[in-house]
Amino acid sequence: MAADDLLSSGPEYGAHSIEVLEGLEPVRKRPGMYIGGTDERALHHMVAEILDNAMDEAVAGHATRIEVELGADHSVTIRDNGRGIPVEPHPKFPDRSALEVILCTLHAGGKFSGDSYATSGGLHGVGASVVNALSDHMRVEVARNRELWAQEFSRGVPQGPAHKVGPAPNRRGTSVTFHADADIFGTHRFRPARLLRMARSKAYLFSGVEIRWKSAIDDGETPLEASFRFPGGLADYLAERIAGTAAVTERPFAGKVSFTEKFNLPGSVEWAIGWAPARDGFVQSYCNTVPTPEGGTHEAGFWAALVKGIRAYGDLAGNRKAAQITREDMAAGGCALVSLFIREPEFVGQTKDRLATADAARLVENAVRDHVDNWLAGDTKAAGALLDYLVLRAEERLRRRADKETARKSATRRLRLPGKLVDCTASARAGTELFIVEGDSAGGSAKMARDRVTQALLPLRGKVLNVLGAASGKLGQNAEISDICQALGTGMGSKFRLDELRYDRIIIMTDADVDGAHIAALLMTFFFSQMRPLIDAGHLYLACPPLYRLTQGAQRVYALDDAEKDRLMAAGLGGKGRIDVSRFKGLGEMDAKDLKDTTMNPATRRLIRVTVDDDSPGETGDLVERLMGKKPEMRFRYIQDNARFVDELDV
Ligand SMILES: Nc1ncnc2c1ncn2[C@@H]1O[C@H](COP(=O)(O)OP(=O)(O)OP(=O)(O)O)[C@@H](O)[C@H]1O
Ligand SMILES: [Mg+2]
Ligand SMILES: [Mg+2]
Repeated sequence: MAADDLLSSGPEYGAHSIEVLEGLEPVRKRPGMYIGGTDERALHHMVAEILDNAMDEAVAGHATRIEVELGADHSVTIRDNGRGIPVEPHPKFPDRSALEVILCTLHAGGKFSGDSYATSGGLHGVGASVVNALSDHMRVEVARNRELWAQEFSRGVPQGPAHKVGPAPNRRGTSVTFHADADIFGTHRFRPARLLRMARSKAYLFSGVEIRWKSAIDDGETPLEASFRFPGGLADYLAERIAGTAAVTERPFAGKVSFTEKFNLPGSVEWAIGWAPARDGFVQSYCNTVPTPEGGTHEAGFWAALVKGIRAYGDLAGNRKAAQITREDMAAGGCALVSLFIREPEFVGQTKDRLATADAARLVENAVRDHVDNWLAGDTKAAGALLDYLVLRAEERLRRRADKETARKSATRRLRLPGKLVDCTASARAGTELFIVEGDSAGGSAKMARDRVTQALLPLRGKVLNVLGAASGKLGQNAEISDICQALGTGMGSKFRLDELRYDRIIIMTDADVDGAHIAALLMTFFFSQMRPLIDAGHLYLACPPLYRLTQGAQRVYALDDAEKDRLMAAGLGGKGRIDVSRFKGLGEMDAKDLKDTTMNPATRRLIRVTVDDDSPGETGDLVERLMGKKPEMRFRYIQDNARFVDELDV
């Protein structure tokens, strides 16, 4: 027996240390589990939860109009003309209304059985209560049975019972107004453009609803008032998205299938896809109007139907090369929208980023496949153009692979890798990560903290060039940039090849100070201007090293910024005695354990994925200017204020 096993586990850790959080407390204590963080994305997710509930009411056939209103004080109101949240006393808790139970209890809702809603986005009974817990003020009004009821809450606590406020002879529905709690979300603010986009997409996804938008905040580009109704559904949405770009087929391929008719099941699938070779492809998928940015089984089924359909068509047309077409070829330049409605979807997590329902793949594939066959058989001009385009893509892909094979076998044999690269040992790319690390001292702890099989390090020693000002020849001469290119294996600019990428994730890891932010900004700008597809495919990340370490006895926790530190200090760490606070001046000050736990270990770290907001190219250019342009103070500020805390940085 090892000596360690004989040691007592100490007085600190016993039955008394196991806490059971009551009511909505867990939400305030661990918001990340319920809304994916406390950043700008999470803040906007608050609106998504309330809007989803109103949409569920519309999709179930009970509401036709939804109003989304952003107030001058950054409060948000969502109003629908549905059945209204029940206000009667709850059978299980006779002294509380159903309204109060719904808003103050996790896992309370009307969507578990399918009796009141057939295909809802809501399924956990958590959304509305989470928003309530994370709002410093919430007011819910319900017009039901010709009476108007209201109840107010603060941080999840009722400020009085649900009460009648008057008659409501010609009105019905629910209105929820909330103001996000600054203790949770810090200085993050709603962005009108993002909210408008969210509201508008709902109107595309369900043509039976009208969405009205109103904002008291003027960002200079978003209308203060608008109303959306799209009877043409996703086909209209796609036409709007790819308007003005040359497409392979004259019209997009779009359709809708009701599962009731086809499989005798509730639900439906609607889709639209066009191929625009000049631009990067995208796919936006939804399940029960909830966006699924990470895709899932519905997307898989959709692509399978298309790939099998075009291969079968090619076979019939005597084109042998059609058999080589893959989903990758299909997705290249493919601009696709897929919207599924099903009963009891299974999502990954409360923010519902990915659909996991296994059946959805088969349902969607079967439903779409017939339409693919009919479309190709009926429109031979489109079918021919698409087949030629896809065969070309497949050939290109195969040629590139062959080139790569011969290059490997050629005299040099080995790839030229930069001397200071600490490579990982895995031979396949899947699951590997490259950390681009600022400075040598940090590189030391990172070397000990890494997982040598999957995590590689590239320490930066010299200066990274300001890319925006530099001519492309000069770029290649910068030692740091050329090392990055060699380590990634992709080339840059017009010679960039995404499928040569040697790692799955590229993670920029710099100090949590002004210099670090500057280096991160330079690197991001470099990737943006020279390796843009790498960002679009979701390979670029920023590490989030903490600024503080808090210790109390054996407890050790980390805080990302001052706000989080203050919050943790106020809430306490759960132990006894003084809380010691140390501030990390840079990555180099962290020991290997600190660095591993907070920044490198995939199980415990936080990462920011860098993305480009596809909808607003104007904003993008502008932001790059702001990051890297003439005014250095400005570019630092952006990174420090926002970038470290947003999940999806809209560069
Ligand atoms: N606008 C609304 N109109 C009618 N009923 C509503 C409305 N909003 C919420 N509800 C009722 O409140 C319940 C709880 O909502 P909540 O958002 O907490 O959970 P959910 O929608 O069931 O599931 P999820 O946690 O996945 O969102 C719903 O199931 C529904 O019965
Ligand atoms: Mg909900
Ligand atoms: Mg609830």
